[in-house]
Amino acid sequence: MNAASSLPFVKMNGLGNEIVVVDLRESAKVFTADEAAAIAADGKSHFDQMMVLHPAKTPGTESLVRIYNTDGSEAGACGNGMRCVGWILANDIGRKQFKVETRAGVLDTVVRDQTSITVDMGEPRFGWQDIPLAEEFRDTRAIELQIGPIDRPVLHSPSVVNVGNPHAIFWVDDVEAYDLGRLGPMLECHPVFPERANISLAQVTSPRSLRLKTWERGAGLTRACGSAACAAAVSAARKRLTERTVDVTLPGGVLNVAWADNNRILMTGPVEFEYEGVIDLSKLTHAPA
Ligand SMILES: N[C@@H](CCC[C@H](N)C(=O)O)C(=O)O
Repeated sequence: MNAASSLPFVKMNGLGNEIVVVDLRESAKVFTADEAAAIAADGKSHFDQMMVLHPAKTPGTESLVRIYNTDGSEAGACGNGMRCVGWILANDIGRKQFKVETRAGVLDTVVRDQTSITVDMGEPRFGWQDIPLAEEFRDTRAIELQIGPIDRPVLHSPSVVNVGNPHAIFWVDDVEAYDLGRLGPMLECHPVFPERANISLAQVTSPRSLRLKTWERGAGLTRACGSAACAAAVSAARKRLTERTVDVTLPGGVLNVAWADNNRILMTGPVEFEYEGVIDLSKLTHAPA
């Protein structure tokens, strides 16, 4: 393997959300969308999201992180991935509290241990242009969007919010009662979402808890989506369905989300290390879908 074309990676997961971390802090390389999709297509380096550490741009931050989905598209936020990045950086720099920059801004990370990493995911944005939506909706707690028969919609009136990436949350009585694998792709690419959207089903289980399943933009059904947990938590609090701090149960486990009084969203959860490997760029092949 040619050293110039081989890049070490770490395979981790956040509640089963498959994360690959590549450290390019000593390099000028930036992955293309095709390269990212090809890395995801390889069984050994498969990911829901790839978190790529680049040299820091903003003083006081440890790295500028770019986030890639399975299809090669870039995302502004990835909660589970940011906890994985936090774990790796804490071990590397020997500090438990630091700042990391993403397209969504500078985010504080606090690493207690592998079971408890908190990422400040920033402030939610509720304006229709910020999400973004294709047309004006004044109240984004529930927008006019439905699928299914007009008089008996299967899903309707989602809350929408941007937490660094766009989310739509449909409120249901039972998250298991829907085929999100079938409905998700239609809604992700609905014309009302010009940048597509992450699509979640959320069930309020108590004033302090939610159950959540997510079809992720650019990645499909995942075991957990941290930013969706944040989006659902702030939307539930905004609709007065829950308090501002909730436990969110995802297929892969539980995240704690607190919408603090200063408007920032604090997400806390675990990470798991799986294995290390090497990406051989010279061998990547990708057949576009
Ligand atoms: N799994 C992530 C979300 C990743 C980004 C998303 N698919 C997008 O394109 O916005 C998380 O844990 O937040």
